[in-house]
Amino acid sequence: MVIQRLQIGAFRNISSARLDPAEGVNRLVGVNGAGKTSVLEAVHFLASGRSFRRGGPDTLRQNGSGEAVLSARIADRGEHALGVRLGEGSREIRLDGANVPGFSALAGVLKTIHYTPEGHRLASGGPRERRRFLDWGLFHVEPAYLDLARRYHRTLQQRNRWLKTGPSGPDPWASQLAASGEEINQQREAYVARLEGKVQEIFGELGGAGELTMGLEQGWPEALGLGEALERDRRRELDSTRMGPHRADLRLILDGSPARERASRGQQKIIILALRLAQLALALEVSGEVPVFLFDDVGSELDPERRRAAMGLLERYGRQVFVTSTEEALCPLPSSGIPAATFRVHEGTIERSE
Ligand SMILES: Nc1ncnc2c1ncn2[C@@H]1O[C@H](COP(=O)(O)OP(=O)(O)OP(=O)(O)O)[C@@H](O)[C@H]1O
Repeated sequence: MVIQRLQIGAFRNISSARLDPAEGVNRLVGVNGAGKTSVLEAVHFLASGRSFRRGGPDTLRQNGSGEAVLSARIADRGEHALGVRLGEGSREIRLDGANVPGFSALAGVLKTIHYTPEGHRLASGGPRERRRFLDWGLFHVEPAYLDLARRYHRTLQQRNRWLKTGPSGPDPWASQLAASGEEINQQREAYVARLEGKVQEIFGELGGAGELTMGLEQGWPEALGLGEALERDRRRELDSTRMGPHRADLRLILDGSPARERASRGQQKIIILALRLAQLALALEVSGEVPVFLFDDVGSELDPERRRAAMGLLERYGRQVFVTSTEEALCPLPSSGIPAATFRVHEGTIERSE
């Protein structure tokens, strides 16, 4: 999967920019606050309709006003044109010249995996981020998973609405919810099992110390089927469903203890980088369709040896990669044969350097 052209208008501090990225490694170099992360954020937003930074959509529009415009031409098995306009409380999304109702219609047209300095939150923060990590990764290798997840969430919402009415009769949603919930769980289990080996291998290559293992907490008691768990919990439920894969978590264990308690901030970064790179490797292995990898601030995140190892892994598993750095020297170009480009970012302007 390759972005052939990216256009950014009135987004963060970028008034207007056009990039024709290389098919391989693209370096974005500039001082702090130049706008490098904003370029990665624009790509991520086109792929998912959300930012990897905090703040609502208004923080994306330049100075919080006007209209931000993002577009990209993507080449994969076919070619596609994506476009998004973000106005005040409005957004317009286009695919191949036609308006589409929401980002869900774009799912899979542009796939990205990102690693940012806030990435350690995946280890240290709450379970929502980890579920999202699992679900996107699964979708990258199993496109039908998206429909399954949507079906589950629709039923969950319907059941929660029903619970709010304070019902006393039989549960009309439980069996449907349990069926899709169990299926989600099975797919997540299988994905985690496949991912774990890759994560361990890559964690080792990145010089991560200790034994890293992973496991899935399914979101309801292990000994019960989901239908049974819902039935048993029925009396304690007030107005929302408390059991199910929407309450699942991904356990990250370092040397027998939860990584969030045991691992240092630096170790957490290596763990998360290993997770993201493992997702990339698995996508390549399973689907042959390689997501675009976005790597923010490679220089400050990793020491030289790990940086070299990370870039080597990206050469092995990645196809198109965007890395940001304050200095070129912190991010050497890949070995010969891999197309590469360097872009200088300066106060919101972007220029390719020869
Ligand atoms: N909505 C906005 N409108 C205008 N400028 C913004 C907006 N949001 C952020 N900025 C500014 O845009 C600049 C670019 O930020 P960005 O994080 O992309 O820089 P960066 O080059 O990645 O920096 P660093 O190396 O420090 O991570 C910052 O100076 C920030 O203050």
